[in-house]
Amino acid sequence: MTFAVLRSLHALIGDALDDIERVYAESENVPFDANSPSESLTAHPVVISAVNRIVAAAGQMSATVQIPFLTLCDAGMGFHLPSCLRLLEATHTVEILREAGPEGLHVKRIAEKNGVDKNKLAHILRLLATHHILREVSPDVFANNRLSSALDTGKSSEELMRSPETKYNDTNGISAFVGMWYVLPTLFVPDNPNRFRLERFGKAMTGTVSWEVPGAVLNGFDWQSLPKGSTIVDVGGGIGSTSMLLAHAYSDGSQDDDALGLKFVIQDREVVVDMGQKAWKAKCPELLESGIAQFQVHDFFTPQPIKNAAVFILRVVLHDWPDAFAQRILLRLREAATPDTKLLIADFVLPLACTDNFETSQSEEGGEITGIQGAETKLAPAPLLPNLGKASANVYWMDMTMQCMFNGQERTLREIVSLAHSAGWKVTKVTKAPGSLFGHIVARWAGLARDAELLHSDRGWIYLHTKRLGRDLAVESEEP
Ligand SMILES: C[S@@+](CC[C@H](N)C(=O)[O-])C[C@H]1O[C@@H](n2cnc3c(N)ncnc32)[C@H](O)[C@@H]1O
Repeated sequence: MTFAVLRSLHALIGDALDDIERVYAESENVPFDANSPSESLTAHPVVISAVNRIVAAAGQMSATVQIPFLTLCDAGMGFHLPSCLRLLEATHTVEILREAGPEGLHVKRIAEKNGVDKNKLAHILRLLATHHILREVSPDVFANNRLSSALDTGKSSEELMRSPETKYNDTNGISAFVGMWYVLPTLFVPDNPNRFRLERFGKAMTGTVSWEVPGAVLNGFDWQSLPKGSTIVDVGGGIGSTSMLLAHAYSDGSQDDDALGLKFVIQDREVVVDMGQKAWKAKCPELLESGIAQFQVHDFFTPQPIKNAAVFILRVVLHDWPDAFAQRILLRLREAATPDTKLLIADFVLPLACTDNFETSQSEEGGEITGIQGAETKLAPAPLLPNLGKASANVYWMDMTMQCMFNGQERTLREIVSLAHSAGWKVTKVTKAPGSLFGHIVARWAGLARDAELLHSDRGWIYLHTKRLGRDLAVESEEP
């Protein structure tokens, strides 16, 4: 890499800072506060784009100027950071530090409150401070900063020590999200007896709204194009956060002639349906009582009971499953679809680390990849990496997390197109909010591929997926 490139990265950072300053200068000048207008400006499209360029350019610049061995060491030992973050959350240190105020608290006092060994705690908090997730304000004295305080549940540390099982109630779900990673694989085990973990998972899913620009689903599909009173099925819908947002926007129960009056069916496993109903009864019981929304226990690997859906929504469901299982889920929806039914997949769209050309008309496994509305060939111009490098790292972490925890994955657009094609769906459109990699992918009814036809029979399904798993697990199976 030449100095010309480094200078150009430097200039990019300066220009992006100018953009951010302009947006903030037009707003009130208030000190940092999680609920302040300055914090909400981070969702301004100009700010999002500028932030992405800064993170991408700064990451590229440090990777370029740092001694390669040290960058490799950093990457090689970075696995300690998640453990330290997890400890910060689980020991309620953020709440303890909030109570201590901006001057911070000596690690001895923190340790007295949360029972962690003070020497180990000091090293862990210092590692976090070194990664800008806390401050060491004087020797062994730590205080919250903007990053750590995002984990604050707002509850008193005393209350959390007394009843840690209620920690995530009535929170935005961010601490639940950070707290849950190490137990993910057990979550979908049928009859999981660990209610606390299941409930935390539901709340953590609420925390994932931060992956999306608020309300992105409203623009991710042309809801107004649907006939009045259409049925939307939120498959694997969790506690129904997406449907709740849509129901508030399009089905307020008024008799207004212009109202779309959409109806929602939220399907999930029994234990989750139970939690969802409780959540809706607490927040918007009128939507259940009026029949605008209903929960339904349904296993998405079995035949889909709703045969007149206008839209099937799959939000962050497919990324939990390897292709053979995801294909089965899609096929069950395809079997129940009418030619007018649309499929809305809401998941990250993993960008390539190079420019895509979309020139070949078929993705590797089949499925048209040309002519998809909203498909982008690259996210940034040179000298930045075409995928915005470090600024997109989050989605690659998510991909690996899903692979390790569930044998699932995040998918590139090509992979999503192939997967959809293999189950008789044709992808027509992708919508992403500016600066976000979270996509709303619309697909329509299409002909069934050969594999998908095989999947129609249960023997075929067992054969196909054991054949695929067999590549890794040497599972034996007879051909149907
Ligand atoms: C990652 S969550 C997404 C939840 C929801 N769509 C959202 O965006 O908040 C995946 C959901 O799939 C559900 N799930 C897992 N296996 C299922 C199955 N066999 N049938 C139906 N739902 C299932 C889980 O209970 C969980 O609620």
